[in-house]
Amino acid sequence: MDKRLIKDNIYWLGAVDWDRRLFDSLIPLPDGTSYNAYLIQGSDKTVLLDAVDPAMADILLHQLRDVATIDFIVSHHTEQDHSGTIPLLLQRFPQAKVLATAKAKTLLMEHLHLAEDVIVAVADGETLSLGGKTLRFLHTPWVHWPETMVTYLEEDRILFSCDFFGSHIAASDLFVTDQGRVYEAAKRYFGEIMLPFRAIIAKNLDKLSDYAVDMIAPSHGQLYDQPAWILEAYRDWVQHPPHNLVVLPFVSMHGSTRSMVDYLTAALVARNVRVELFNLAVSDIGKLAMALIDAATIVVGTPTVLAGPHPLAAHATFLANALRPKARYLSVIGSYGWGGKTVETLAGMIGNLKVEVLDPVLCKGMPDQEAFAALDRLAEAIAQNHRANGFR
Ligand SMILES: Cc1cc2nc3c(=O)[nH]c(=O)nc-3n(C[C@H](O)[C@H](O)[C@H](O)COP(=O)(O)O)c2cc1C
Repeated sequence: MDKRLIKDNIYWLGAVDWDRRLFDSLIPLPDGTSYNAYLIQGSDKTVLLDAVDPAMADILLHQLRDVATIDFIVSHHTEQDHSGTIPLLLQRFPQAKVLATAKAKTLLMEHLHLAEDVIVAVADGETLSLGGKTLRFLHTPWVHWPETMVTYLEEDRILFSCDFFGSHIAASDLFVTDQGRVYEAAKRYFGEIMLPFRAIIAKNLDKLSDYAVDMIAPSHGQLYDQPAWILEAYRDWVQHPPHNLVVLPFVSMHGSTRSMVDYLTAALVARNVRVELFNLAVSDIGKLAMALIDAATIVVGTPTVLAGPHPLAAHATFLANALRPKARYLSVIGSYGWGGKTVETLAGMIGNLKVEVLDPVLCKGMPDQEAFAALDRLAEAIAQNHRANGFR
């Protein structure tokens, strides 16, 4: 795809990665992704905002074939899918200066071995006039690295947000056409990488609310020409209370834990609590991350394996702990053969979670009436807690 005009003298450049199925060697990408860069030509100066993943550098360089000069390359975020092509760009445009936050300057020198004098640190709120186009740099730390910033183009009221509001979608449509699809992809993106930084993202949203934004141009996925809904979605994800939802990641080798999971699910649904099940042997971990954004309660279902939780349950618990979701309650259910330390091991893995641990339900072999009665008690405790907190 060649570069595309967004507005007068403002272009989308970049690469659509239709084939990519995994990000960060962890995160499934069911819809591929894109690496968006933007070219802004003022009457005096020309700026490139971000770049592309180095694997697709050729595409960006081809799109720039007719561009005689780039004065500045703005690096919003040092992660290599946006910055990794900057060394090549500097070979092609040796007079260009890289603009970044002071923290990013250090990171760019460390990650890409850029020379110190090539990078100019910009202050929070600093402006740069390109001639008829004014860029304002706004520091937005922890979206999702410590050095991140965004750029607001004042005359056109466009926010170039880098990973903020991004979504992994490969598409030929430049702008959002299917809001439901992009909501899902943006939520997945938020769950996977932004969720741990909710508090500081809320502050960054407050900061951005001082600016009238007609368009958001992120570094992954489609552009928002009606940005109100994605701003509101972010408010919900970062600030609103959790929903009346139990997220239940589980594993079962021979069906005992599965039968406990099914029983608990039915008991919760009968008490008007929503449940999302994730069989970890087959689940997309990104879907689990999305559900964790809303969950009020997490219940881990695991058999005992080699004296502890099944490794897949340990992996999901480790991830949930790292993502620091809003959940307020947690419990463990599962079957064992003779004994072990499943609950103790999992309890030692959730130090980041501000949860009350509800009585676990473990049973030997297939669940019996006693186990089902304990699961009923757990369902009742969850439903009562959700009601008492007004979770909806
Ligand atoms: C590889 C393997 C290791 C196991 N290790 C333990 C163990 O250390 N302690 C224990 O109590 N049971 C252990 N078990 C037995 C299972 O916990 C038991 O069969 C349980 O009922 C399986 O639940 P499921 O049907 O949900 O898979 C082990 C089973 C397997 C297959």
